[in-house]
Amino acid sequence: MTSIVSGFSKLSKEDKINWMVAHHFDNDQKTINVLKTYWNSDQALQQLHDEFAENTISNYYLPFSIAPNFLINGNRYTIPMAIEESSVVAAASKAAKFWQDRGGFTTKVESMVKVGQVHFSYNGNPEKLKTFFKDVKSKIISSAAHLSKNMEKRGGGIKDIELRDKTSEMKHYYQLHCTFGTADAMGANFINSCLEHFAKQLTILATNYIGFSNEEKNLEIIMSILSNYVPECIATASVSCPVTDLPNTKQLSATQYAEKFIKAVQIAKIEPYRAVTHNKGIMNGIDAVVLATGNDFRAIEAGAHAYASRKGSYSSLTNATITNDVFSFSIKIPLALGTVGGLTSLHPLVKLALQLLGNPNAEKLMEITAVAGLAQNFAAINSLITSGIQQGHMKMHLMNILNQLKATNSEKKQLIEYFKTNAVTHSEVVVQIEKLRQ
Ligand SMILES: CC(C)(COP(=O)([O-])OP(=O)([O-])OC[C@H]1O[C@@H](n2cnc3c(N)ncnc32)[C@H](O)[C@@H]1OP(=O)([O-])[O-])[C@@H](O)C(=O)NCCC(=O)NCCSC(=O)C[C@@](C)(O)CC(=O)[O-]
Ligand SMILES: NC(=O)C1=CN([C@@H]2O[C@H](COP(=O)(O)OP(=O)(O)OC[C@H]3O[C@@H](n4cnc5c(N)ncnc54)[C@H](O)[C@@H]3O)[C@@H](O)[C@H]2O)C=CC1
Repeated sequence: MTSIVSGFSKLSKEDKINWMVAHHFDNDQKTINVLKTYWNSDQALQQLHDEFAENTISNYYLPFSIAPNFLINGNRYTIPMAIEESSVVAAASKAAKFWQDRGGFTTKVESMVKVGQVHFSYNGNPEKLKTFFKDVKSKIISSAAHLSKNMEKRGGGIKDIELRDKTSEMKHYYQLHCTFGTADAMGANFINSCLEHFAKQLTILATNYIGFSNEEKNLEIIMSILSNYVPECIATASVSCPVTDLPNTKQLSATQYAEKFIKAVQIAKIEPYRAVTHNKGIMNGIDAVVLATGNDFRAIEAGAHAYASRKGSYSSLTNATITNDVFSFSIKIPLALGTVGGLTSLHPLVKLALQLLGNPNAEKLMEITAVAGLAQNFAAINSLITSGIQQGHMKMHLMNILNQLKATNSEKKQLIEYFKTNAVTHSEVVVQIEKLRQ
């Protein structure tokens, strides 16, 4: 077992690598070579990446892809996607191509309200706390003016603070439930600064409140933090077309296709086992755009799945209907995204991704990202209800299998040709490559 290392964070990058190689790789120098292969030859750029996080020893590449042909509210977009999974970008591109001839995507941001909470314990008379809060609420808000004045100039700022009594769920537990506008920032740092300030003010004001007993004055701040559950920071995207414009094949008429599609979405609405996979498919598109644009995908993931459970059971984030022979497919998803702050002005590829999208504001980026999720879900369901998922996915995954088998360029060429008309499975690729190598 590796012994405990103290002061590791203070070591140089080289020494961190040497320590790791000595303790985990039997001093194998090949490990160092692998790490160095991924270093950037531009030292300033490498240092920038090293400084994004802590204890950095190399870079971890993800493919940076683009999906063209998105028509969104009448404008054309090429969407940047950072994702490792094969077939996701192809699926998004295919859906974009399909819908561009049918009016494209329509989007809207319903609201952009963010949330943060000061969680505290108060052991005393609830009515006195309510009266105290009424008395001090405006003082708490105005005391943070130095933090919020610039955000207000951008159209955001502190929207409201509510006192919430949570004592039925936990003894003595109350919250300041606070809402914010954060303009083009995701807002974590603005919100957390405001919350920590509110918490300090709450403590001071309580200590000096003459209506409280000594015990009541002594309320305890437990923590102050933004919430990644943002059910009022919502983007919607939709597509629609006459049922007759949907895919029409020998196996499935356009009407049968529409009805089967709706059943597939309905199953995801009522059956959590299916809903999780259905939404995972949506997140294939969402996460790829969120990563490419330097946003916090953990925050988006956590918020989206909480929203999918808001009615008490985990359910689909998309909806499909047929009304008067018109098929409609839509998504409604919380997306607290930023186009300033975080990595957005630091990471050169993030800057490029935002430039590719025409340097959108946060609202526009929310719309584009929702579209990527809807497109992805459309492509997946289209495959699931027709050919099945494996045909297209394995077609794209073929290159990974060939690389695992260390196929030469000539072998790749021959096998890509062969698998244009034959089903791809891992074992069949092995059989065919062995045939070529005999
Ligand atoms: C994979 C496809 C697109 C093939 O679909 P296809 O019809 O065989 O493709 P095609 O070769 O006829 O090309 C049609 C268009 O697809 C795109 N396309 C096609 N190939 C490429 C490529 N190599 N690179 C870039 N784009 C590509 C591209 O837009 C192309 O147009 P073109 O560029 O030729 O004018 C289709 O089968 C598909 O959409 N499948 C769904 C794939 C999918 O959802 N993958 C996600 C991984 S599986 C998963 O994680 C989630 C899931 C599925 O479980 C979720 C759920 O259950 O709901
Ligand atoms: N629970 C969570 O989700 C947490 C996330 N984070 C991280 O915080 C980062 C995002 O925080 P932010 O506060 O968004 O970033 P940030 O603090 O880097 O930048 C946002 C700041 O940019 C300034 N700004 C300039 N122009 C603006 C405009 N047009 N609109 C809005 N603000 C403008 C404002 O001062 C604003 O506070 C992400 O890296 C995220 O991973 C940090 C803590 C917790």
